[in-house]
Amino acid sequence: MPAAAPPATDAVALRGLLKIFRSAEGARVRAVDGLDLVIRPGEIVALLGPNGAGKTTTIDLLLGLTEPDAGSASVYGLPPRRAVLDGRVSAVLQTGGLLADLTVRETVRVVASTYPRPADVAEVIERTGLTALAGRRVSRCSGGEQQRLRFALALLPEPDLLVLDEPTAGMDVGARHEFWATMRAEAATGRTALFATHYLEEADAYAQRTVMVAGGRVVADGPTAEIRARASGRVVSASVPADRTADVVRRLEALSGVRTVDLQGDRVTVTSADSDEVAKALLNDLGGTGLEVATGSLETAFLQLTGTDAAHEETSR
Ligand SMILES: Nc1ncnc2c1ncn2[C@@H]1O[C@H](COP(=O)(O)OP(=O)(O)OP(=O)(O)O)[C@@H](O)[C@H]1O
Repeated sequence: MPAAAPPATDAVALRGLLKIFRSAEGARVRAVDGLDLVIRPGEIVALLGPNGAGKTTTIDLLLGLTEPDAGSASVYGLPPRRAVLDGRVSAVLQTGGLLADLTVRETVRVVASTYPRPADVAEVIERTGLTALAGRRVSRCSGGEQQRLRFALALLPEPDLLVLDEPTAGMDVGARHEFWATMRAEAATGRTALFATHYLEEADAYAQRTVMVAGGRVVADGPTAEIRARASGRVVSASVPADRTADVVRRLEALSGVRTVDLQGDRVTVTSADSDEVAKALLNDLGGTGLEVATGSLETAFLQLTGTDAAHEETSR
């Protein structure tokens, strides 16, 4: 009798991951601080966060390049290193040795020879738009072209999961666009993909799901459209009568769409999905003057969600 089908395995399962580094000054930095993340097969997920949020460290843990201080990481139910060796997962990292003297084609060939069942070299070169550059030495390729080459190398084992750490860093707009067009075609074949980015626009254009990280933790996780709506809130500030501040704060907090109300002296700062409503209330009902409205940046969204955008530092013990 055939065995019952095993339950569908998560592509990625990170549970309670913790990674602590020691900074040059001796402080302990919780680069990844109790991070949980499950990715199901076929999902395209953006890992979005400011500098130092813990994206690269999370990816390194997921690829088995570093070991967690606590928690666990598995890829298709396997320890990360096993999954990499089996060609189930491959990565385009920000750095990564390319041999300067080889041509693009030679590089792809050499790396293909290290896999038991690699994809066809010419086909991968074609798929990644490198055909015109195939005879060029790596040292003569631009940063963006080298990044495409890394992408080609990552496709060689025909991985189920592609992990990309800021794959378009250093590319101009045109190169960025081309890169994502290729990536989109790869994703359409049903591959699972996780990519780290600073850019909300990249998450918006290419990921159905966005996981926002800050301070080594997941601070928001959901459909990208939802995260974008959260991040695109506006910030309204005004001076309010000094003798009414408590009442003003209470009334602002009661408005729909308002997320945070912060009072510094007699200056109130409000983040809200409905800035018009806040501005109207401040000017018409609450005696506000000196009104300013600004678009909430991604940084603002992080601050709202976390209260901080830096990794947590502990004093050295
Ligand atoms: N090897 C290390 N030694 C000491 N601190 C480290 C090390 N690697 C990372 N960190 C620190 O851990 C925190 C998270 O870094 P990480 O590179 O994971 O963030 P990131 O989100 O990828 O940032 P970026 O977008 O700038 O690449 C940062 O404060 C960083 O300085």
